[in-house]
Amino acid sequence: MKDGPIYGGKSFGADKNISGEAVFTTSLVGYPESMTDPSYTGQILVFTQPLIGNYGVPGQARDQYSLLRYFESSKIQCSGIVVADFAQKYSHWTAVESLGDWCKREGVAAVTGVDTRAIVTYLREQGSSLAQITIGDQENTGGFQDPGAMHLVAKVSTKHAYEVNSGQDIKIAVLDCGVKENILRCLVSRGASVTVFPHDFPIQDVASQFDGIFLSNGPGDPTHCATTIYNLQQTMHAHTLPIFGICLGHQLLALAVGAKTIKLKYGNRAHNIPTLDLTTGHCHITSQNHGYAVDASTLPADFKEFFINLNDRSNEGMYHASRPIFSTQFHPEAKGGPLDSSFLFDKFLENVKKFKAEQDLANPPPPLQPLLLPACKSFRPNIFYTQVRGDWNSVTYAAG
Ligand SMILES: NC(=O)CC[C@H](N)C(=O)O
Repeated sequence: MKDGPIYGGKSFGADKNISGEAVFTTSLVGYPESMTDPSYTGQILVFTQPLIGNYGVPGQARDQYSLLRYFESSKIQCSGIVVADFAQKYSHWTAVESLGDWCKREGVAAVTGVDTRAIVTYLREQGSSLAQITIGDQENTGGFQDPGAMHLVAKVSTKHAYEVNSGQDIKIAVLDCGVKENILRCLVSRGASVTVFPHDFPIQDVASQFDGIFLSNGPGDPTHCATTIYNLQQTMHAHTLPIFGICLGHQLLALAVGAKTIKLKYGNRAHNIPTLDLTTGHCHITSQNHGYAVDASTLPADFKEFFINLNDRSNEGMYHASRPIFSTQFHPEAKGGPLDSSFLFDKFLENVKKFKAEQDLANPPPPLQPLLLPACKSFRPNIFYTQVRGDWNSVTYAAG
C-alpha cells in the first residue's frame, strides 16, 4: 500500500510488477466477469471470498448476437488480482484453463496466500489506497499509478461505431465508456438493434435517427468525460428521446444536468447490495462496482432520487419528473450478480417503444408516388420498400 503496510504472498499469474488502486469485492463468484469488466481498468482487485479459481476460466464462446457468452470484454481489464487461496484444481463444464494460466497468458499479476482480511480492514479504515504488486526481489520502479487521475474511458471505449442487430426496427444508440457485453445482450435480446458509439461521439448529431440512448458503465472518475457530458447536455436540450444510464452512465447523466459526484471512502463492489426503490418501497438486491457516487443533494429539481443504498444511504439512481430519462448506480445487467433489477431494461424498452410509436404517428411516411414502369411488355415489377424513419428511400425493381 502506498502509505504503509506490505502483505506477502505467492505469484500465480504473470511475473510482472504493477501498480494501481487497491479495491475489494465481496462477491462470491463471477471472477471471469469482474476481471473482464472494463470498469476495473487500473485497479488491483482483492477478493474477500477466500477460495478463488475453483471453477477455472471459460473459453471465448459467443452467442447468437456474436457477443461473448462468459466474459464482459475480450481481455482481463484489471491490473492485478489478490486472493487468499488460489484453487489450483478447477472443475466446470465451460472451463478451458485455470485462473493462473489465464492471468499468465494475459500478462496480469496475481498473488495468492495473502491475508486479504487485513487488506480489507486497512482499506475500510484508511479509505481507498494506491498499491503495487511487486514480484520477487526486483524493485518496482513503476511508482504508484493513480487511475483516478487518468482519462481511462478514452482507453477502453470502442474506436469505431459498430452494430449489434436484433433484426428489429427499434434503434438504440449506446455511448460506450467501457460497456459490458451483457448490457448489449440485455438490450438486443429485448428486441433493440444497437449501434455502439465511441464515448466522445457527438450523439446529438445523430439522435434523431434513434429511438433511445443508453449510457454505459466505465472506469475512473466521471469528471474526466467532459466531451461526453457536453454532448449529453446538447442531446437533452435538442431531443426528447428516452435515456437510460448505468453506473458511470448514471454519473455522467447527473453531471450533465448540473449535479455533482463524490469519491466514496472505499466504494461498493459486491453482488448483494440492498437498494430501496423510492417509487415503490421495494428492496432489490443489486450488483455493484463503483468508487464514485452522485451527491443526491445536488440533483436539480426536475430529477428525483430513484433508489438509495440501504447500507450507506448513498444515491443509487435518479429519474426525470416528466421525461423518459432514468439511471442507476447499480448494475441491472448483473454478470455477475442477481437479476432482481433486470426489469429496468424492460422499463427502458417500454419507454423506447412508446417514443417510437409517437414519432411514427407524428411523421407518417409520405404517400407513394406512382411508379414509372418501363415500356416493355415482358417487365413485371417486383417492388420492395425500405422505410428509414418515415422516408421511403429505396424502390427496387426486379425483372420477372
Ligand atoms: N462500474 C462503473 O461504471 C464504475 C463507474 C466509476 N468508474 C466509479 O468507479 O464509480
